[in-house]
Amino acid sequence: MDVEAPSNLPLPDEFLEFLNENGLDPSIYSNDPTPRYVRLKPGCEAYVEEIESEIKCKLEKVDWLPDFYSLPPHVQIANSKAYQEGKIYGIDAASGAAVSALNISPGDHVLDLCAAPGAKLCMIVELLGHSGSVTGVDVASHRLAACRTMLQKYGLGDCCRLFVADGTTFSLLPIRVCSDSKSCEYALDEKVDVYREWTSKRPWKERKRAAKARVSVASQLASRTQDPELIFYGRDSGVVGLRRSELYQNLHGSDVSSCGYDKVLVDAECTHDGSIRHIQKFEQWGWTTLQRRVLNAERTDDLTALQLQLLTNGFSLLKVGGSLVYSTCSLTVAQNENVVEQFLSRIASAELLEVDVAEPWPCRSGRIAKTLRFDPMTSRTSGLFVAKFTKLAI
Ligand SMILES: C[S@@+](CC[C@H](N)C(=O)[O-])C[C@H]1O[C@@H](n2cnc3c(N)ncnc32)[C@H](O)[C@@H]1O
Repeated sequence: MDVEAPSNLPLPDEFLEFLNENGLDPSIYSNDPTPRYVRLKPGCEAYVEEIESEIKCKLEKVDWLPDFYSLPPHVQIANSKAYQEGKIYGIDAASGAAVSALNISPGDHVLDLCAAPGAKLCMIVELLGHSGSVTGVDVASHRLAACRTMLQKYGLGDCCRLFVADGTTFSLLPIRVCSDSKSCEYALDEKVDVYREWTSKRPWKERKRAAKARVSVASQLASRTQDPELIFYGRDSGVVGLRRSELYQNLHGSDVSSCGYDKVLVDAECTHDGSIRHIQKFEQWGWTTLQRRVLNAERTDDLTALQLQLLTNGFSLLKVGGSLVYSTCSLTVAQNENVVEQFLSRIASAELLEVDVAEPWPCRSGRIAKTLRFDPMTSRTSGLFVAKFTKLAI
């Protein structure tokens, strides 16, 4: 068993100051560290005992969240065979709850707008089974590359496509039939290559041909700068066989209501103050770095504007009757309830929904009814805020 030194560090002053400014009680970060959580790949239940004997500790089933197990906080799984073979992966139970709140059903087309490094995206794929699709978007290419590695490692990528793009402007709809809608028809460009099965290593000749095609497409699409960069697509993602012009379609507002995504997750960039493990990483980089890079008030103002934009854009791509979950691993009101309030005041078609599966969850209500807050003391998980919306036909 790999053991990480237990961290009993006192909270740094910079963090305490941030909590104070945001009206957060430091005692929610109890001295007793929260457990580590793993999700067991569905179908691997028979391996639990084998995994326990390998990591030399018991996997405690989380009774309120299917397929989740808790471990003592100091146990590391990264070197275990079970992890390397993709039978388990680390994901906090609160994060799992945010995905569960989406009520993913087989066949859904799901958009994950801040997808990297991808633990929630992997869970979404597993819940879909072998139908539907997942479109993962993240602005950070290195983080999204890590997500691609994870999908490949767990053999989960078949129905996924990943785009490096700004989630505040991303506007590609899921690939699916819109045969009855005239606006979904488009001219095929015979000069442009179709997407073949994705591979990380393409023969030189093919890469050269693709680069040439890209240049010619780039000149055709000169007016559309900064198309999302497709960095991965699975064989059942709908991309194979498409031409570039077919993939890069932005549909008009009225089409979104019927052709949009069934489910959208906006797990927005935030100050991560709900995760004490994340905060304590700054011990090695210095607490002033934490203050400068994460907690400073100016950055928080920018963040709340970004969060509102991500939520608004994610919602614009949701079909009528679909569900969107907004989550952050911050516990500040500014990044959660205030964002929700502003969003609801601007978007008449948005309705806040009760998270129906949340009844047994060990969390509290947020400051707005129907929103939820996980915190280390109440939930024994990392801190997380969750709000769920649907789109009304108006
Ligand atoms: C809380 S993390 C997401 C964690 C992820 N959902 C998971 O489960 O692993 C927030 C992510 O938002 C991304 N991000 C920040 N600004 C963005 C933007 N404008 N558009 C899309 N992604 C953005 C960051 O790169 C980061 O990966």
